[in-house]
This record gives sequence, C-alpha cells and structure tokens, in this order.
Amino acid sequence: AACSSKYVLSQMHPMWQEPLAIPGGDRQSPIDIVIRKSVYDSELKPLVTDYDPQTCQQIWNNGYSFLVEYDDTTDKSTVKGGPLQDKYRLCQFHFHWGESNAWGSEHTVDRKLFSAELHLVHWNSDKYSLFEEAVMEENGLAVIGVFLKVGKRHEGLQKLVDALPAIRHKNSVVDFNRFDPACLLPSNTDDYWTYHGSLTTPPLTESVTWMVMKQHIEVSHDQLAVFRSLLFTAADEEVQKGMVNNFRVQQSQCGRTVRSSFS
Ligand SMILES: Cc1cc(C)cc(S(N)(=O)=O)c1
Ligand SMILES: [Zn+2]
Repeated sequence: AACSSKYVLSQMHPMWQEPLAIPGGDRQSPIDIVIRKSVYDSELKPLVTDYDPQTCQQIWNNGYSFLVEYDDTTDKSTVKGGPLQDKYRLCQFHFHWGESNAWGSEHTVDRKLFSAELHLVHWNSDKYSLFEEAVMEENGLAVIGVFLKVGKRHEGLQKLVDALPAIRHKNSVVDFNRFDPACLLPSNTDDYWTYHGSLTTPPLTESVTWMVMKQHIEVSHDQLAVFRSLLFTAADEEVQKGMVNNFRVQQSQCGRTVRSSFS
C-alpha cells in the first residue's frame, strides 16, 4: 500500500505537483472518514474556541486559496479542549472548493463529497513560540474542518465574499478587520471526527490534529461562484487560470483510527 512506501501516489494532478517523497508519508491528509470504522471516544471533550474579531488583519490570495490572517502574537484567538492537550492559536483560515457544486471538499464522509471545506489553522502556543516552529512538530498544529453545502445564503460569509474581487490575482492582499470566524462554525461543534494527519498543501508536514465537524454550514450558490471568480495566476501572467478544484486527492488511511466525539 502507499503507506509502506515512501512514495505517495497522486491519482489526480492538483494545482501543484504532488512531491514524490514525503517524510514518513504514513499520516497524510485529507482522508475519507468511514463512519462505521470511526471509534467513539467518550474522553473527547467539546471544542472550546475563543476568537477575538479584533485580531483579524488581512485577506490575501496566495495562488492556491484565499487566506484570512489573524494576529497570532498573543493568545487572543484560540482553540482548546476536544482532543487537544494544549491551547492553540488561530493564525489563518481558508477554503477549498470545486469548479462545480458536486465536489470541492478535501475530506469526505463515507465517500460523500461536499461543495467546499473551511480550514481554521491553529498552532500550539503552549509548546512553541512561532507557527514556523510548530509546523514541524507532531503536536504542532490543530485544524478545524467545516464542510460547506450549497443552500441558503450565509450572512456572516458575505463580508468575506464582498472582499474577494479586490484580491482576484495571486499575491494581492487587502486589509480586513473585525471578522469573527466563529460565525463560520456550525451551531453544533460538539460532534466531530478527529485524527492525526498532515497539511494538505506543501510542505505537507505531518503535524496536524484534525477536527472535522459533523455538521456542515450552508452557503448560497452565488457566494460560492464568487470563490470561483478568484484566479490562481498573478496579474502580469499572460494566461489567467480560474481558482477552482484547489483540493488535494485523498490519501491512504494507513491503519489510522478516526475517533468520533459522538456515538
Ligand atoms: C498552514 C496551511 C496553509 C495552507 C495554505 C493550507 C493548510 S491546510 N489545507 O492543511 O489546512 C495549512
Ligand atoms: Zn486547507
């Protein structure tokens, strides 16, 4: 299986070419969450998020997704509890989506694809002093994943959608403040799946405790269409490429257990 070898086979070609060798390579993300194989763990606590909208700084197009960045020089926006032993500081959130509503998420649940997936990225500020340090460590990062489904318009998301035309091209950035990422969380954050995995974009380091919410949020077709109006390419490039399908192919489970916080 792909797990034993150091080579991870990538079926599809995401925007960036998958590297051939990944350090370890036996706890890569994303994966398919097989509900009947997940193990209920009654020790898993509810997630405790405490976000300060004032720490929101900017929104920018990094040529693969768009990121909303937070000031992570203090413990003002954090997550703890759940499977986490320490407190983790929010540094950014971003999304992955498809060119059609039929696919776009990175994780799947019993092979069900969602139209998009939100990732809130946090790093362990109890043990490390910088994201760059934590990203290399086994217990360095904690990412909350939330599935997006096309349905009714998401009022909280609209402020973000309205800022996207200003960052159409790669490396464009605009000031963005007072955005409370808690508005993007589903009403129920007690029910989630958790497993040890990796970043789903280079450097693909195996430093992530994933917490994937069972409950999805709804966004409108028009809101998702604005995501798709972003470009992978910089303003000076001849050929402009629409930013769609910015998700990684699913990786082997490699014998890992996915735990659920609910029975
Ligand atoms: C740190 C970081 C950056 C990016 C662009 C994406 C991730 S992910 N998809 O693993 O959550 C993490
Ligand atoms: Zn992501």
